[in-house]
Amino acid sequence: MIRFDSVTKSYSGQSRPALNDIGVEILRGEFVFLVGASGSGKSSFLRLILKEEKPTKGQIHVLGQDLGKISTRKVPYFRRDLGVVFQDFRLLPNKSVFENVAFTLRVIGKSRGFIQSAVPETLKLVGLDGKAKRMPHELSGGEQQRVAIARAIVNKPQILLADEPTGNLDPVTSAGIMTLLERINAGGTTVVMATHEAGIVDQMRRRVIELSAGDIVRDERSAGYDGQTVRDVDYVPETGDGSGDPGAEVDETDATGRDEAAAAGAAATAGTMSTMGHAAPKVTPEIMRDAEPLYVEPEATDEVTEAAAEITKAATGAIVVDPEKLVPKGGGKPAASEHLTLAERLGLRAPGGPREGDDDQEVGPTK
Ligand SMILES: Nc1ncnc2c1ncn2[C@@H]1O[C@H](COP(=O)(O)OP(=O)(O)OP(=O)(O)O)[C@@H](O)[C@H]1O
Repeated sequence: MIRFDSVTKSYSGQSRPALNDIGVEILRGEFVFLVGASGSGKSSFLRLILKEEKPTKGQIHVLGQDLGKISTRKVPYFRRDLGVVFQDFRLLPNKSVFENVAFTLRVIGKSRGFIQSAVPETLKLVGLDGKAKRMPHELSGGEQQRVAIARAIVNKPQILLADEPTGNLDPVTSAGIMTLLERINAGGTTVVMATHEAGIVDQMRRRVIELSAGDIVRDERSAGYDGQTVRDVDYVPETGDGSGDPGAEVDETDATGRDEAAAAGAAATAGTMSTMGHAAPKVTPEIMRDAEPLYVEPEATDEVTEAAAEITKAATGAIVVDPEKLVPKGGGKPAASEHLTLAERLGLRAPGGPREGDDDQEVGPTK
């Protein structure tokens, strides 16, 4: 689905490459966290997948296509299968929620009818039903990010790239956004997400690719932020005086998730740094566990209900069988015209056995 073969990316004026001879493959349906210190190459990795940057050396294949062979003219077509979400949402400030989500569809020439049904459907999916007319500034940060996610998935992309999508959000909202991305992934979309959020990575236990100064230094399945050793569920930040008071609670504002700055400040004051040089997990395991699902399961439409009714009817109803086809191989009299149930046709029940409506219904396994 995504393959890097010996990829190096050097920017002009930089003494060392942002990515250094990278080789990696991401399969369809995977959920991959890209972790690593600031400047380790995570965003460069995502931009290369999008063909926003060209590799200095090596080859990249995405969705079976060699990106080096896609002409500039065809890049927009290639990107239709990719959705992107950024830390700073990047919504169009003077367009409504509906228009923000519809925008990409209009650009790629989708019909009015398609847009009128796809946009509300996607807004519902991300839990923003009823907010279509709002302007971005009338929404909370989490809601704005959900608009950005709706925009990224409205065209049902095969791959969703997310560059620190929770970076600007409070812990509770971050956890909610993760339930949404998890659900999108469960629907078959491959998700690649760059993050500094140890709490999220530790709790979700997905594939983790760690970059360090442009090298892949770790590629593990079901891993935590710092490797297989996932933080204890009752992780408590150490205190600055080194006492490591086990009774110390995570700052209340962190637990309620409404004051990201205060939480980050508290962690910094506590002097707690992860091995990658970042503050202690903002999104604690408790917050991840209690995350409100933001994804709304689509309701069965009439179409689905009718299709289901047809299937039920076929399974329980009678099928008229041509009597000619019931002539025994060795000759003999053709059987009289007969109705067989689907169960009989499939050999699950002997023809002529008890049927629906018979007084003496079969309830146990057939002999
Ligand atoms: N357009 C650019 N021009 C020059 N150098 C760049 C450019 N983009 C990135 N770099 C450099 O490439 C290296 C990798 O940057 P990149 O943005 O990929 O890292 P990152 O892991 O995403 O960092 P962060 O976590 O801070 O977002 C850094 O040294 C950065 O300064």
